Amino acid sequence: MHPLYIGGEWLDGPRLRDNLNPSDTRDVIGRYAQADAALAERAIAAAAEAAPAWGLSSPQVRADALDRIGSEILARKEELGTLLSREEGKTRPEGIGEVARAGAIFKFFAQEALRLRGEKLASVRPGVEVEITREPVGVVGLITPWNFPAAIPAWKIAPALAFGNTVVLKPADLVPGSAWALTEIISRAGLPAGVFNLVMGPGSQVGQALLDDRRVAAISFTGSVGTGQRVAQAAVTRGARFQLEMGGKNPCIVLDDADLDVAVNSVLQSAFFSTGQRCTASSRIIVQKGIYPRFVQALGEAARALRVGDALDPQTQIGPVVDEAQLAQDLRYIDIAKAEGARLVCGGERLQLDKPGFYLQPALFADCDNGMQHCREEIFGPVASVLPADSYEHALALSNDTPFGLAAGICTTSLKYASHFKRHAQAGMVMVNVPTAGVDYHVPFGGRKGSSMGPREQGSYAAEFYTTVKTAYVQP
Ligand SMILES: NC(=O)C1=CN([C@@H]2O[C@H](COP(=O)(O)OP(=O)(O)OC[C@H]3O[C@@H](n4cnc5c(N)ncnc54)[C@H](OP(=O)(O)O)[C@@H]3O)[C@@H](O)[C@H]2O)C=CC1
Ligand SMILES: O=C(O)CCC(=O)C(=O)O
Repeated sequence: MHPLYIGGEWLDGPRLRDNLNPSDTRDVIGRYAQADAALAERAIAAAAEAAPAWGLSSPQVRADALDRIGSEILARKEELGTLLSREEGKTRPEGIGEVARAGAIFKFFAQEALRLRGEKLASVRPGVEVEITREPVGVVGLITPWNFPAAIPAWKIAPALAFGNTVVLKPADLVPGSAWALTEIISRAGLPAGVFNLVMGPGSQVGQALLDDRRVAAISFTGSVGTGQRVAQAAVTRGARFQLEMGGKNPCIVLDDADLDVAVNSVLQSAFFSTGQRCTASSRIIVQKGIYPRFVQALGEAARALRVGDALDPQTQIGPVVDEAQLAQDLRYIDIAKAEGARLVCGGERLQLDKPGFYLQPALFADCDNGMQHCREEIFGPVASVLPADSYEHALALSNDTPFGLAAGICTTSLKYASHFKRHAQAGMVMVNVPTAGVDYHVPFGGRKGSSMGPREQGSYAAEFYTTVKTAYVQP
């Protein structure tokens, strides 16, 4: 049994949830307590009580705690990576890589706790000094999705604690295991009771309680556009700050002058690895006419050869889809693409392997049009669409013609086009000759348009969200 963690105590909830392995649904990873709104409120109360003292704690205390957490995560990355792959379905190397990233994030923010800067300026009034400092925001509510069960909680928890905030974490109901394991490590790191709280359970109750409670000063959310809009509305209504990371429909342009191998590998990785379940996945592959036939053929061959299977099998390159509902969504969009007249190059069928799981052969469509529904909406699965472009200018226009703006890639050997694209891509992150998915942990992460709202996550820019600025005027 895996209880909730509230006010420094492990508590049962009114219900339990079985955490199932999407590679083999007969495998129950564990039973996890689910909170209700009352327990979420108890966690918020504990975080509110702990906030004043934690906000005034020495940065050294916070740095030491975060460093200890990071070290233990890194030391246990194989075990925790296996757990992550078992509950989410990404392959074991991907799971271990994600856990290592979570550990590195804690260690990075341990140092950031010591680097928080202020400013001192001369006042326009003689004899007065002006000092600008950053203070913690207070209680922060963190609501996380299922696709990065360790890294996304880590990149919200670590800066929140580093800068002196207290935390209530609500992880996705589908994948409580990694968040619980992180919590167990955090519970032994020497934080005062109430500084960190874990409330597992359904978003409609537990997440909603975080949105509605005036004691929660800030909400950081990653997930779907619909829930993100709900978070924003609730936060605006009661004056809380918020930060949203939502979907993407990320383009990757392949120009005639691209290195074919680089382009195929980049697109293969960002479209299909982690089963395409990344908001940074490339799903619109915009290819110039001269290279189009060669590129589609080479990408089709590579996609066809991908080995789909159990996430823990060392031969597997693409693990299962996370659950039945997401698989149904993927298959629905595959049917939509076919009905819209896109040409199916390969894949797209559910696979029945030797165990009950949610297996899907990655689907590649060609000859797509940017107006097609499956090219405009986020699918969040291993489905990629190739669109032809007449020129670089045409490709750029297609790439920007989307309601989203998270990541945008280009494969080219031309410095001129690469430089132009860096400046003119309407996205928060631009990648040249590297996959759109798979980002560094120490630099800002986030997008534009419908993908993101609020200050950036990660790197030193995280301080914008997790601190509030104070300007002091002093006449000594
Ligand atoms: N950009 C990204 O990284 C991600 C995007 N998505 C997109 O979202 C789609 C659906 O995924 P899904 O997991 O359902 O995404 P959701 O937006 O529903 O879930 C994200 C988080 O929000 C919580 N939540 C749900 N309802 C509320 C609410 N009323 N108040 C507060 N919190 C709430 C969820 O809880 P719970 O699930 O526990 O009920 C979860 O912890 C995917 O197909 C994909 O398109 C999904 C994951 C990540
Ligand atoms: O691509 C990455 O490394 C991060 C992706 C991500 O954060 C997401 O899918 O939510």
